[in-house]
Amino acid sequence: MGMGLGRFLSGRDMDGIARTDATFLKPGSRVLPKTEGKVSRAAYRPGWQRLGARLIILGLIGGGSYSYSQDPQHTLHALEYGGTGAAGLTAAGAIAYALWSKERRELMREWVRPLHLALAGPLDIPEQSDPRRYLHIPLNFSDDDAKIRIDLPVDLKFNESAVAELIVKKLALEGVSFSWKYAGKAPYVLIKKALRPPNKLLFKDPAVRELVSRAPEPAPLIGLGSGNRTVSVNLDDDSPHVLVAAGTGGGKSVILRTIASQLIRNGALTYILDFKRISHPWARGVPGVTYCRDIFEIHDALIHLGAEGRRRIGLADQLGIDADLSQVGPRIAILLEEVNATMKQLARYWEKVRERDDPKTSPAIDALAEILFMGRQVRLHVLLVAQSATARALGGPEMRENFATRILARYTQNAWRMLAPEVHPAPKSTRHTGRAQVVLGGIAHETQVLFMTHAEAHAWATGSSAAGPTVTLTKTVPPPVNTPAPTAATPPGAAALTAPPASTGVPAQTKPSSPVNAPSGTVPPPAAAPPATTPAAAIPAATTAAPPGTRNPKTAPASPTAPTGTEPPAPAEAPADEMVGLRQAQQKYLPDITLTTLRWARANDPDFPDATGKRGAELLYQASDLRRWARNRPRAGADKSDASP
Ligand SMILES: Nc1ncnc2c1ncn2[C@@H]1O[C@H](COP(=O)(O)OP(=O)(O)OP(=O)(O)O)[C@@H](O)[C@H]1O
Repeated sequence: MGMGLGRFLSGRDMDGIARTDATFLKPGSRVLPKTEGKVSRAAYRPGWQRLGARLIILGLIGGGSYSYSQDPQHTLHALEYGGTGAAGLTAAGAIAYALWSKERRELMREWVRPLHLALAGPLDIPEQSDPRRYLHIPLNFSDDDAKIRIDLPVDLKFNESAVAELIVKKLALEGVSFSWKYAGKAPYVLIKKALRPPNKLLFKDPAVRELVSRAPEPAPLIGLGSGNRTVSVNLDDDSPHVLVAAGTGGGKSVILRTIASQLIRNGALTYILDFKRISHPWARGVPGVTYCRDIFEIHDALIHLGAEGRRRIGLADQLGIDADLSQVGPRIAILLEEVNATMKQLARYWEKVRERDDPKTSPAIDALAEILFMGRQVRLHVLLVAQSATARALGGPEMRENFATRILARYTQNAWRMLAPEVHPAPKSTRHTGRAQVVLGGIAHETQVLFMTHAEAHAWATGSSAAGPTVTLTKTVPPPVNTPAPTAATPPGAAALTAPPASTGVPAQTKPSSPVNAPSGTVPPPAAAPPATTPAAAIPAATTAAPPGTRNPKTAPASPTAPTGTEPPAPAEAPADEMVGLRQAQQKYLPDITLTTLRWARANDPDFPDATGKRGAELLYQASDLRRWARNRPRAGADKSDASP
């Protein structure tokens, strides 16, 4: 009896067994040797806390019993209502706690417990010990300024380098330093990032621009890793295709424009397959870029590119293995935005247009698979974006294998396991803006991704950024006769046509006089060249497939204005070859756009179609071109924020 009272008052376990090294005043940090079975969390609490809890419970029971003896009816009522209220509150609290502690539970499951299991032996800590008692790992432990503390046994009987190696491996750390503090009765080790990537990497910094300009042609710079090591992907050596997977706002578009603008500057042709329509405003008016927004355009482009790939394979075969890769044709980058949604749309589109004898699978999806399997010799490079690149979205797990380079940001552990299973354990994702893991050859490199604004990417791609970082995306064609020059008052839509933030000292970016998709110097004069949106003219030698924009009744609907969910309603069909003046086009085909806006766009929008003829002093345009432009023109508010961080 006396012993029981002693245990009660000292806050020890009532069976008299000491399970942890907790004392009356100090909490426990580990389970005592030879302890058997599960150890409750209460066993780590200092004795005074346990005593306090016991006294409160006793008080409640005693108070309840006394009250019942005085007025049983009233006490039962109070218990009934109070109990219901308390149960409700407890349930709500439990739900809130479960949500709040979700990340913490993941931290325990994925990192803390595995590390504990690895360290228990080397540090001679019983496995039943609660790892939280000596592994102090913050939720954001992969952030640059995070500190990890691990309490060490006082006897210091462990192998320092073996313990350090286990910590680095189990927490997937890179470039960290260890500070061992052995003095006193509470030794510990502190782990911090020593070699970290730069906090940000902005193209406007002249040193960064210099770095970009020095990047070799096939290896655009992605960013800088720890210790300022350059991280780039060599499309000729490392991997011809790149997969970018990130949660929303994780920097997918920034990564693509950074890589693509460098490739374009070095002469690559680029197809942007963007079902979202507005992901890459920087590419408007960039020579060599074909921007496909409608699903039929994306469908045609993929089929065309598949055929081009086959042609190049044949050519490479004829040229032999020692041939210079560039002989097969210019490098072609294919930016495929939001693969999950695009694949679904392509399949649905094919379902609609295919005829009875056609294969069931979309030939565009087949063509993509084919391109992904083609080697680096054909110089077709898919830069593919996915929020969560499931194997199904990519057309099977084997498709994923074609991306030797994978860039992951704001990923979940599951996404990592799916996309980079060869790197284990997965480094913990950080919310640091612009920070990504670039997985190359089975190694993950933490990288601060190079940030280019839309205007900087545009200027770099067009080869004109030597003069400064910002440009205004306006074209400076003289207004035709009868057309009033654009006034200071900005017509509707004008805001979106100007790349923010426009600043001084930079020449206005002029629209090339040739069709936008053809590399400069290789294009016939506008009068002879149909202003279609294909760079086919720039791809050497004949291709067997119809280029995108050339409608094939078998593979696409007769009208290039097939309605999609995002299109404005079509007032009237424009025959492909009808030539109209602006006023007539506005009245007949584009009633939603004012004549002033059309004239303003003609003077300022680099994507406005070129005139294809003249009637007296009036410039004439192909009606179908104007309608295509109207569908794709930027609208105020459509652009994503582009401010330098
Ligand atoms: N490397 C970077 N450096 C600095 N800031 C960046 C970087 N990458 C992204 N950001 C910031 O994050 C924002 C979102 O980036 P981005 O639009 O590329 O993300 P996203 O993944 O394409 O978004 P969404 O899922 O909406 O398509 C950018 O506007 C920019 O402010």
